[in-house]
Amino acid sequence: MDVIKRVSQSGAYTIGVVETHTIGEPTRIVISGYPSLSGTLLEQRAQAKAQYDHIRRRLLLEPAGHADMYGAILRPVTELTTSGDAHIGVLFCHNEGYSTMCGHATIALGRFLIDTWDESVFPRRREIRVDEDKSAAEIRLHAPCGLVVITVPVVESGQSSDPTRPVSFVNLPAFATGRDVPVHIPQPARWPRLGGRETVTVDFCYGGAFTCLVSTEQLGFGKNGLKLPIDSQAMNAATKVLREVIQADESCQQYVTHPMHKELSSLYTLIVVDKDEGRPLEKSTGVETGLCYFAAQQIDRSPTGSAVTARVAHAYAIGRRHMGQPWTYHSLVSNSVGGQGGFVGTPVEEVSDLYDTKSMLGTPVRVKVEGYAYYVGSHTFVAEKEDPFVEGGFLFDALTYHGNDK
Ligand SMILES: O=C(O)[C@H]1NCC[C@@H]1O
Repeated sequence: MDVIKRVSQSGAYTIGVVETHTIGEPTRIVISGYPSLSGTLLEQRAQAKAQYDHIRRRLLLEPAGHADMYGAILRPVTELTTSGDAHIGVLFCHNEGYSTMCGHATIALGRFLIDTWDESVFPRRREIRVDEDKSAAEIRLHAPCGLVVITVPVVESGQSSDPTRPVSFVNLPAFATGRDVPVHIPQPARWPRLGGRETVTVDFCYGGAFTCLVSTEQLGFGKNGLKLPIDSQAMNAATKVLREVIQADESCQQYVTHPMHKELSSLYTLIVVDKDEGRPLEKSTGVETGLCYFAAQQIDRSPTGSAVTARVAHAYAIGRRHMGQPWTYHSLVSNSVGGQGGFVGTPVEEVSDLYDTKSMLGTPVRVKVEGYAYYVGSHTFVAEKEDPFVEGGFLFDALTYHGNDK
């Protein structure tokens, strides 16, 4: 530690982080050293992108991180913290840029924001009240997509979080925008598993960020659902082409356009799913598995909280889910390496008066998502000016695989 202290005293920039994982998906929570940002949360996000992106690249990419690392930059002052609606704000970041919502990081932040008493990290920590009945505390988090309410189980009268019970959050109103939408694949030869097919049928939904759901069968991986082993190179190539086609195809934009906010209008995640539509609706609960690709083909180890929100809203909109009916979502990754319990997603309230619902199937709903997160450690990162990667790292995957299939 003495060495790192000396290096930082000699002018290297220094960033402090706490490391967590949520069912296997990491969150590098930035707690010190990030430059100050100003304006609304979305303006701060734009500033982080324009002026300080080297810090994201330095923290998340190699050699300090890796292609599947994820980050959360705490923002104590935002328009919602100033008005008192939120306790704290956050910017989420990944291997390509900055997202609008992240469920796995929200669950991890729930624990961390209860456990930290450092006012330079969380100035409003002392305002967090404990509901003695539920032995839980509520934190209002300002995410780029809006206000997310986190419920954190606590012990010692709220002094610290309880890792034996799940953290939950209730997301912004979520909705479905498309069911069985045919997407035209202009060069099917780039995607051998299609076997010459020119159309792939997908669903679209929103849970703080837009997600596209595609079945293994539509992707060309057979009718047996999502099971290991998979041909990961072929699945990576297929999902990459599909995401690029959707992003470029004018006719798909209506499915990823938010009714109120331009900044929230783009496709974020693509989830390879086992469809549940054949299952009986009256079942009290059920389980699904998915595999999430996002950003520069990053793979979420967790079941993806924003997409679980969106998937519940989609199931509700098409009449496959009742209000209050819990459903468990696993990630193919964490489920196969002993991840604990998946995320449980439950529609908890219809919201009909908030949005112009023309572009939606059915009624928007608020969804509760529950899951577990754990601490992994903490780091002090330094970047020396002599380091060739001082301005940010690299993605080895991008140099090898992603570069070659164009
Ligand atoms: O849980 C989530 O919502 C996210 N995990 C990584 C990608 C998404 O932001």
